[in-house]
Amino acid sequence: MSVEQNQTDVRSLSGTITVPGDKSISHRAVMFGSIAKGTTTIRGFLMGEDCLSTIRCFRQLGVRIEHVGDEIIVHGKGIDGLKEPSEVLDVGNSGTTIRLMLGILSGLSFYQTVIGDESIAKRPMKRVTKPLRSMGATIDGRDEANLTPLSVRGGNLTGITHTSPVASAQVKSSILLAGLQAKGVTTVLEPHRSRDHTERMLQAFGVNLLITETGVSIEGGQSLQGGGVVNVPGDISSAAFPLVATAIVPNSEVKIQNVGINPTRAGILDVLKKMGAQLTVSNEREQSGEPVADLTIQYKKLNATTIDGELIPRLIDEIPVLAVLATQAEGKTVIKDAEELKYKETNRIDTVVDQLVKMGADITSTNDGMVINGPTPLYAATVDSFGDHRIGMAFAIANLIAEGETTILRKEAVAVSYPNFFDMLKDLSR
Ligand SMILES: O=C(O)C1=C[C@@H](OP(=O)(O)O)[C@@H](O)[C@H](O)C1
Ligand SMILES: C=C(OP(=O)(O)O)C(=O)O
Repeated sequence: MSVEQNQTDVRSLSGTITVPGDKSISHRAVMFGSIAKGTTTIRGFLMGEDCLSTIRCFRQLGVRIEHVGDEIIVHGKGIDGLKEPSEVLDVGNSGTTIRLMLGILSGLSFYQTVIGDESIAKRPMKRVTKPLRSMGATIDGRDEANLTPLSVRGGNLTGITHTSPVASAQVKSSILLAGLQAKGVTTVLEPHRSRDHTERMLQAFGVNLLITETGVSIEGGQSLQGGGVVNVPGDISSAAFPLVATAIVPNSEVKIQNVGINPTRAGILDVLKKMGAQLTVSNEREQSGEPVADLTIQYKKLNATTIDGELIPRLIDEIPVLAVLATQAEGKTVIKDAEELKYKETNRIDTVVDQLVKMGADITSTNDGMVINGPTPLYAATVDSFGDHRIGMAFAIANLIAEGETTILRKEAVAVSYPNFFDMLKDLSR
């Protein structure tokens, strides 16, 4: 167990930085490169633990994946080129790896067992295993194939229309990847649009999709054409931490270059603007089919807001640090329609509320979110990430404005998505 002392001497933050590569796009680049025919080069890949788990699993499935200088080179031989692994596939802490990989494995006739860490063992998998079973895959596991370890024997899939009760890109992507290998057409419908990196990247690999307001359809039997380069933009979910830090530490100004601003991910920018933040989006461009820009933010007193409905899937992973932001905004911030937070690496409603209360925040949990009254001063406490990277980072940001010496337990969890997070904070601190 390790600790992080409060940076009590931080008076302001300033500088120009980049953040690590987008986690969602990095996972997909390895997976889609692995099932494509040809060599795919990935630049800006996130060397975080989750994405390294994806590389490890696809190597076990027989794909040659090299790490040369700053690039990841994936030598795909097509989906039929995947081989039965001799060992259990271990996804570590990564929900994206297990759910998307299950979609791929469901079309393959060999036998596999999939496990993850303690957190993965508690996260619901039925949201993908149920539709994948209905397509014809044989999947078993605890609680009717809801919990790991899961055993899979795939093959002979038939297309389905699946209406997902939640807006989840992991569910959508998993079913589309099975649909790629199924007879006929597979359609996924969702209540709000979830992040669309799968659709964008599948199209870049030459797959035809039908995308409508409410969902996506894929015709089975198509193959992916590799041979290209994927330039991964900076992760807006990682940029969220320096963005919020700058917004709440007086006299700060920070520029973050090369951040992905895909509208299905950029809800935090809308919220910051709504709260009155001094935020500039510049140098907008496109990179490997994804919109990218530079973000500049300055400290400014902010107003409370409501975060709900279609905004939620567009900023779901940013809610822990947005809760920290809300403690410093004038008025009552309401976060609702966010029950999905309960099914992440931890129950992020409980972990955020319990730890922020310890630091003196006026915050209460609700069934599908939280209510925060601000502004309130924060005080040092011993807080726990519970092994959840986003919680560890959110509390490191809270520490910047807290009085006294704070300790963050299990801070090393940040390596899941932002390996040099604490160096970044140190570099920006004045
Ligand atoms: O598809 C993805 O890359 C992700 C989708 C989201 O999860 P859900 O699909 O469960 O909403 C998000 O929370 C996760 O960090 C990454
Ligand atoms: C929920 C997250 O990731 P995953 O579902 O891939 O574990 C996250 O990164 O916040």
